[in-house]
Amino acid sequence: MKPKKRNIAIQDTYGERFQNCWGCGPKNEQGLHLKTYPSEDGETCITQFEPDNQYTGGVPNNLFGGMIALVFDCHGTASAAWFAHKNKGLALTEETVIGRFITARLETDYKKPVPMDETITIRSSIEELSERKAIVRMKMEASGVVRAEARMVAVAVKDDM
Ligand SMILES: CCCCCCCCCCCCCC(=O)SCCNC(=O)CCNC(=O)[C@H](O)C(C)(C)COP(=O)(O)OP(=O)(O)OC[C@H]1O[C@@H](n2cnc3c(N)ncnc32)[C@H](O)[C@@H]1OP(=O)(O)O
Repeated sequence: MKPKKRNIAIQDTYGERFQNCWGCGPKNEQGLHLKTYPSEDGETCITQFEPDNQYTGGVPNNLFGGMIALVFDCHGTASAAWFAHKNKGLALTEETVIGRFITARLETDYKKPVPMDETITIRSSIEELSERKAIVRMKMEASGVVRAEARMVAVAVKDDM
């Protein structure tokens, strides 16, 4: 995977003990290092990447479906953390750990094949937010065409987890 890097990603602010996710943990040497960034107005979050050839699905040059869900998984939980902090007027730093979210439910609609030879973009927005629960909507696009959509229920981890 070749994630497109910008400034500081949301995953970079998780704090060391939460940075080991295989999909997006900066400290996982074998991991994919997916990166999620808030938009300038903070209303959406974005991740972009180019898949390596090994992640092909059954149809040549189409991204494997599990990989599509994986990207939604990591992008959605990072987005949930961002939206929860923004809602409280907090910047996301290692010190403001009011919410580190994990996936409780992930619904994915596979609408069109996802090509592997171009940049893939996922944008997220918040549908519903309460103290511990965030419902995040996501769209995956390539060449301006929506290829997949997802709805995630993310839950903030408790201190004792
Ligand atoms: C050790 C922690 C590490 C954390 C690292 C984070 C950063 C890393 C990021 C990288 C991550 C990458 C991504 C990954 O790899 S995430 C890894 C994959 N996910 C998991 O392993 C999660 C396993 N599940 C659990 O641990 C628990 O079930 C959780 C914590 C999710 C909820 O159990 P908990 O007992 O705490 O919660 P609650 O019962 O009080 O419910 C709270 C609210 O949530 C609602 N709800 C619950 N389940 C569902 C459901 N299935 N559908 C719809 N809604 C659901 C529920 O109705 C309620 O809503 P409301 O009634 O209040 O409206």
